[in-house]
Amino acid sequence: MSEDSSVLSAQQREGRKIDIPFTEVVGFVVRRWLDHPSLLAKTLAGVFMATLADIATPVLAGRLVNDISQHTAGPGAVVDKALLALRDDATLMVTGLIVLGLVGLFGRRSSYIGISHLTLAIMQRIADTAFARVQRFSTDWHANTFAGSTVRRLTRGIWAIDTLDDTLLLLIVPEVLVLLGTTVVLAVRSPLMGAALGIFVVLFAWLSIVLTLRYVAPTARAANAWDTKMGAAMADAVTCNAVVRAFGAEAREEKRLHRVIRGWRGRTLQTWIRGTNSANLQALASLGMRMLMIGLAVWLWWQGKAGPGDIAYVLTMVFLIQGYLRDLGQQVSQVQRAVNEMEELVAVFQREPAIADPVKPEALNIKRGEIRFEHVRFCYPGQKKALYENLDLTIQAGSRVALVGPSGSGKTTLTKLLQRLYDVTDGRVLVDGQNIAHVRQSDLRARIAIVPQEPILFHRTLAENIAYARPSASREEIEQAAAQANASSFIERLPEGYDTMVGERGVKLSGGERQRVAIARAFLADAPILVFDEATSSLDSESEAQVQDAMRRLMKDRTVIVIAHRLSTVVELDRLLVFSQGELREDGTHAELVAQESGIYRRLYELQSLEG
Ligand SMILES: Nc1ncnc2c1ncn2[C@@H]1O[C@H](COP(=O)(O)OP(=O)(O)OP(=O)(O)O)[C@@H](O)[C@H]1O
Repeated sequence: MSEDSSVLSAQQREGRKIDIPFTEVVGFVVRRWLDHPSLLAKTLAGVFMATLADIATPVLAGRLVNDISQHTAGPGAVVDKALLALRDDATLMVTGLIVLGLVGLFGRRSSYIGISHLTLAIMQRIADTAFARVQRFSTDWHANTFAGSTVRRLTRGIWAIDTLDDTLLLLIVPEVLVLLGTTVVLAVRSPLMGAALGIFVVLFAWLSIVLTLRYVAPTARAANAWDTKMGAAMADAVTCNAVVRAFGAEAREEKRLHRVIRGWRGRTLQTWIRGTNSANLQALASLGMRMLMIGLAVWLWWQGKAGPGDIAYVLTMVFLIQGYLRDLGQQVSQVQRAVNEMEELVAVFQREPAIADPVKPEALNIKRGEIRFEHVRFCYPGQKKALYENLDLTIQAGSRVALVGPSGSGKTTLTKLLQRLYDVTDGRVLVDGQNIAHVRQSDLRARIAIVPQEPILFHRTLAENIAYARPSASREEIEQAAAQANASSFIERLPEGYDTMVGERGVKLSGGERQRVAIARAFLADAPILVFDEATSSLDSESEAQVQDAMRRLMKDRTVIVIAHRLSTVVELDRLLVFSQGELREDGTHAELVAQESGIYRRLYELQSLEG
């Protein structure tokens, strides 16, 4: 399944139901168990030990009752050999019951310790891998998926593993073993009762599974989809809180969220009611089993085929089994709920990144920074019409080039192809003669520094944000980069200087300050290729002068691509490439292009001069 196979709106994606078969999710978990064989063995050994103790308990209890009921001599009676043997046997049974109790305790402890290690090891590995996979999903996937819902899906799925492990290994495995073991033991004593119990247990398991998968699971799945929706809606509104407040739209957002919460409540209530109905039906069935088994035992006693010991055994066993069956019913529902909660996490593991690294990546060798687009055709996923058809373009190493053109003409896309955020549909992109599809993406991107239109900063310190391009940079190097980016003056004015936390996405800084931090990052990256994405479009003249001054310094001795709407900022560059609807229409210096009478560039330039 390719993540880009269909481009849906964010709402469609968030609202859609993921339908991964139950067995696939359980298979996913079992494979994770097998990754840790010794922890799994330790857990199961404990489970078997405790279960065997449970199965043997009614046998010993039955024999004890038998001994006691045969010991008919009152006080002062002659203690003969037979009585002594009965007393010895009773003492043995009592000792056996104590030992079984201790074995059960030890087995349970060992299984709990084993499963704690096993589950946490699996949760840790899954959390690591899921995060790594999500980070590598395409730009489109991230654009189409709410961050809040992604976090919700992953955390919900990871916690569901805990429930699933506990329920399957600690509860269902012993329950099935006890049911099987007891049926066998009973069949040995009374084939009729053994057969009745065996048939009943199979029917009960079938009923539980059918009720769970056919009756409860569909509504639980829908409830989960609404739960994801709720997380997404909350995260969206909280992230855009500044916009909400600016428009005084708090009530509107609350109403919007209220609708989602109402939808979630309806689906969740339906799931809970169905869960209760299912549990009641199972309880009714197990009550029927109890009546049947006790009735059968009494009937056998009437026939003289069962003594008090047999009746005691059957009663102990029936109460034990009824408890197990009631639990089994609940546990099957619990497994189903956990499986539903894991479906979206498993989907993350099934989705392949749209852009994969080559199996054997070449070593990247970018020195000069010459960029070449050869016969490039590119079509956005889900779009019918290609943006570029047979695009041929060479940007000389060390040259400073501007991409110009109306909105939507394909300027930004060109830089995305250069970073390999998308693969070209046809043709190839070369840097210093090397096909960028043959190298590791992270290597390629480390050699291209980007100063985006709206730099996004982490909610970390300024020093950490600047050093993001080179985490090994010393404080001196960070300060030097900030100075070159004209950022040191504003940073030093802050009370905590370089140790100031910048707020989520950098909200505590102004646009110009954020841009200078981004430029400082690019200085530290020291990459041979530099991309400016309309870096000065939203700044006041003082900030713009500072940013431009820093930009000029940064451009020295690098291959530079500037995406610009404000043409005044690019007149002095070596070459202007003018795009229109994905086509490279004009190519030359500012002087050459303004000289073209009916040229696109000249028209744009004149329009902007008039505005100026
Ligand atoms: N992820 C996407 N999926 C589908 N189409 C897209 C995607 N991103 C961009 N486009 C389309 O591709 C075309 C080129 O977009 P691009 O962002 O390259 O234009 P641009 O010249 O940089 O525009 P602007 O100056 O407004 O930023 C536009 O028609 C845009 O709608």
